[in-house]
Amino acid sequence: MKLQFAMDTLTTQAALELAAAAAPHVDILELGTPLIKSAGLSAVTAVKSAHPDKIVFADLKTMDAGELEAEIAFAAGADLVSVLGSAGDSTILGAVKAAKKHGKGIVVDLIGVADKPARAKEVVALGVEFVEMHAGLDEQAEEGFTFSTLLRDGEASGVPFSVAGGITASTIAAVQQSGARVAVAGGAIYGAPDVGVAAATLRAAIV
Ligand SMILES: O=C([C@H](O)CO)[C@H](O)[C@H](O)COP(=O)(O)O
Repeated sequence: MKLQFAMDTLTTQAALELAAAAAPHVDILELGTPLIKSAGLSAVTAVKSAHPDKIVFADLKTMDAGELEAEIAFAAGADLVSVLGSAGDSTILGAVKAAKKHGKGIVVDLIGVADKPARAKEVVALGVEFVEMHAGLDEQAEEGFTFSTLLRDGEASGVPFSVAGGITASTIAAVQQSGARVAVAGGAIYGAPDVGVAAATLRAAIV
């Protein structure tokens, strides 16, 4: 299972500092949606330039103009781009077209999708790399949120999937046991007193 670090910060400089600390321990460096909205795609270019050996994920959460938005992110240096599963198939197909042109990949984020397993099957048939079983920051704070639902949906989907939604050192083993290809951790790393130690601890929990 790969480890993805979601850098939900707001400046390119902060992202470069987070990436430098965590890079030895993670496989994928994600530029979070707030970062891209705040700093722009130049942040993608900066992170990829600093870490050419890492998979760089631009968490665009594209909802429309799939080919155009994916194109500009790949041109900026991204290796993976996210499109929302609640977007139309034409948006996802457009992003996949851009990905194929660049030899890169699309990840479909199932945040907010009611029947995640069903949509997962649909979008993998459209040519995406994998889907993300995802509970966003606001959903995590809602009463009644249960992390285990993400794992259950991933297992039920029968397609390649990642999991994102408040993953910590105490839950990452269950993510691996669910069959996830990628575990995504944001706050558990960037919110820790020592980013490198936090990333290394999560890595050590992956067997
Ligand atoms: O995608 C995310 C969220 O929508 C904010 O952009 C986070 O990167 C994702 O949830 C992983 O972060 P944590 O939940 O803090 O692990």
